[in-house]
Amino acid sequence: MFMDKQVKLAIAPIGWTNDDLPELGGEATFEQCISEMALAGFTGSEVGNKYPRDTGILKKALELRGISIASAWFSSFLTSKPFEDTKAAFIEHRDFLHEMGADVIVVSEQGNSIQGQMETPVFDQKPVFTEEEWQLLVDGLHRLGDLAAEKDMKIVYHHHMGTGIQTTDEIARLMDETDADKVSLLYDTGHLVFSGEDHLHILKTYMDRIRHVHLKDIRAEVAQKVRDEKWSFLRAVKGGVFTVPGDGVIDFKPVFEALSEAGYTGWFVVEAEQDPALANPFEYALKARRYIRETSGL
Ligand SMILES: O=C1C[C@@H](O)[C@H](O)[C@@H](O)C1=O
Ligand SMILES: [Co+2]
Repeated sequence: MFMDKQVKLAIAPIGWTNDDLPELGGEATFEQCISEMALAGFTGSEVGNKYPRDTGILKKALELRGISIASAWFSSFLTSKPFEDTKAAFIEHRDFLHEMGADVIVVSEQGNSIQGQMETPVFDQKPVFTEEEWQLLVDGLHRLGDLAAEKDMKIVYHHHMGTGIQTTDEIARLMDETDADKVSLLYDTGHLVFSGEDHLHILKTYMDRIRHVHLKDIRAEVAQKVRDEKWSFLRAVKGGVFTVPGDGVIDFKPVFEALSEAGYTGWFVVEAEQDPALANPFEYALKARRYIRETSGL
């Protein structure tokens, strides 16, 4: 289905140690995490909270295992703080990723986000941007896109549960109001299906803008509980709403087919945060790797 070298396969460390809930997998070491990634057949990773920030040390540890850095998450606060605050943090993050050889930078607007709150119901209290906040977001993202271009990099916007860019309408407005040369889209299957969006519609509509893909599956019965019992995003994660491709309800075959037909090049990142005490990260990495081979030939 995919041509040779068209797509590279990464896995995020969030299944081993969770960045949003550091107590999940707190005991796992950086070396264990990247060794198991390599052993499971992945050649890329995103950056987690246990990774050394010294690029020399990080490069050596990764090279020994044949792993490259695909990207790393960046929280912007364009709607809630002065642009200069986001700019300074972004430049540091951009330069780190550039040094590590990545060419895309994951950006997610965290102004008014409830994704880090343990008690706030994710479906009832997600933020909705005002007109003024939309303007700040669009202008700020254009400026981050320009800063990324200085290093020949792109920003890829991560739509996310519990944030102002979660639903189909919000993604559509963001795509309509931003310049395609400055702002690309990160396509995360798990967040779309969890939110109740049509993930194939988003894929086909914004295919030209998609430059990074997070492969995340959903346990539908947990997602339903999150709605019915008004759980927060973090409680949903702890409760097992996310899992690896092949272990939940999403059929990834049409996703792979559409991306391959469109000639997508870049990274696929398996990203399945769940409690590592309940879902052994190495076992689940192997499960994901097997499923991707069976459904896409990769
Ligand atoms: O890309 C991601 C990074 C995480 O920190 C986040 O909360 C997760 O759900 C995600 O999709
Ligand atoms: Co993601």
